[in-house]
Amino acid sequence: MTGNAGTAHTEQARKTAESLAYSHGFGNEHSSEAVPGALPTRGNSPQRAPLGLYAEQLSGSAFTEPRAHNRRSWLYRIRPSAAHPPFTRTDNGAVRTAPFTETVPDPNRLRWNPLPEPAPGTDWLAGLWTLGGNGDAAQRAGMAVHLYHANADMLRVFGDSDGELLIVPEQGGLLVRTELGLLSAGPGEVLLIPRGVRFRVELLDDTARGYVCENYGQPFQLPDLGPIGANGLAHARHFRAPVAAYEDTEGPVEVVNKYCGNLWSATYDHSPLDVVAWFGNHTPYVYDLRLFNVIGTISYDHPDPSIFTVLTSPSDTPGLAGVDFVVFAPRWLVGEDTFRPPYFHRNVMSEYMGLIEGAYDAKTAGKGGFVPGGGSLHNMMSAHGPDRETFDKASAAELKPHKIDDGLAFMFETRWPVITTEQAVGSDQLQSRYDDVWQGLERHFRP
Ligand SMILES: O=C(O)Cc1cc(O)ccc1O
Ligand SMILES: [Fe+2]
Repeated sequence: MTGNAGTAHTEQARKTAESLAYSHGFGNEHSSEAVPGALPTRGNSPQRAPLGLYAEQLSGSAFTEPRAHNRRSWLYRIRPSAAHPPFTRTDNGAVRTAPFTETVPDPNRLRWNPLPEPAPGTDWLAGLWTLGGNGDAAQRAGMAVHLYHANADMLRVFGDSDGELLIVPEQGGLLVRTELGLLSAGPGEVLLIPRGVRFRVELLDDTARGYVCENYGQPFQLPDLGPIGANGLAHARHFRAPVAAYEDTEGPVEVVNKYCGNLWSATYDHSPLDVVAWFGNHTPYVYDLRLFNVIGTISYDHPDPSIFTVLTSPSDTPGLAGVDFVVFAPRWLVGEDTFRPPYFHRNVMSEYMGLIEGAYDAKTAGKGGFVPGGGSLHNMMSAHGPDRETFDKASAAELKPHKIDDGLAFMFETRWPVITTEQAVGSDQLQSRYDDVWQGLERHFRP
């Protein structure tokens, strides 16, 4: 389960990451073959697939869902996925799954410092630590917030039957070898791994730290743009899918499957990353958050942060997301007669926020409060907004055009409260006096 970062292997992984080819476009019908002639040209499942490969469909939606929501890919592989021994239970480590029942739902505002250094030899999966979540994985509804801190390559392969994984690196680059090919992402980029797709994470630096949104619900999609028009926010073409790349290796490989909340392990006699060609619209992606086309006011008032939605997982109620992924990217603030930072609010949705770099405009920079790698949780109806210093400064500021370019924050915003795990509320990382940031907001009322 352990590998070694900071070695010749890391050098090799970096070189591989730098030279990766991609297939562009969110939701496209991609197609790719690592060996010419591996893709059938007519049927999906010919009597004999080309080159002696096995044809296998991977579904991300029910067969019968409307075409606009239908997701599937056809994989042409050395062995079918079905050729595996039984899975047996293995240690869940620090991974927890909905329904979350370990703690009493807490109306308080909570904030955490980053995870501590992991023990030597901690791979990405062993370094995964669940903060909380909602819904029920077996009902395919809800989400979980995880953090990771790893210092070793995965030698095993992981697949999450419970949900799609949105990985948000905060420190350290990742090289991710998936069934559909290789992707690489570093801080400022995000990775999306569809439910059940198997992958292995290698580190491009000595350690890797970041956040994960595990989405049990409907797969993330680009938000509708409404009156914004045909363009804007995250552009479909900036999402990069892998091209086919396969491992043709025999010998024992541990494959871990997260299934209805538990980790299960099986030792295969071959690598399951043996897909030689594939086509379809169900694929991992990497997206560079700095390419987000930020839209905001050019007159007055602070728009709601839904305008910063990168990806949304709809729920059964139109407009009400199971979870939205929102980015606070560098942007100009020009609003006239406007309190420019995030306003005071009580939101029916629940907000987990993380920081990838720099500072966030609702929180005073350099105060050691909301720091990269840390996070805050403002659950359903909890009152929050600018801290006292931010309020005082922004209320008095001269309203010149101002560029916010010193930070990259994000939010997982969900329709259900996030119930924390025991380890999250029992950890040393939980800040004890978060409420203090709103102390001293003086009364200014002059009737
Ligand atoms: O609480 C937060 O910082 C997130 C947020 C940002 C914003 O600009 C408006 C509302 C909101 O919840
Ligand atoms: Fe908020």
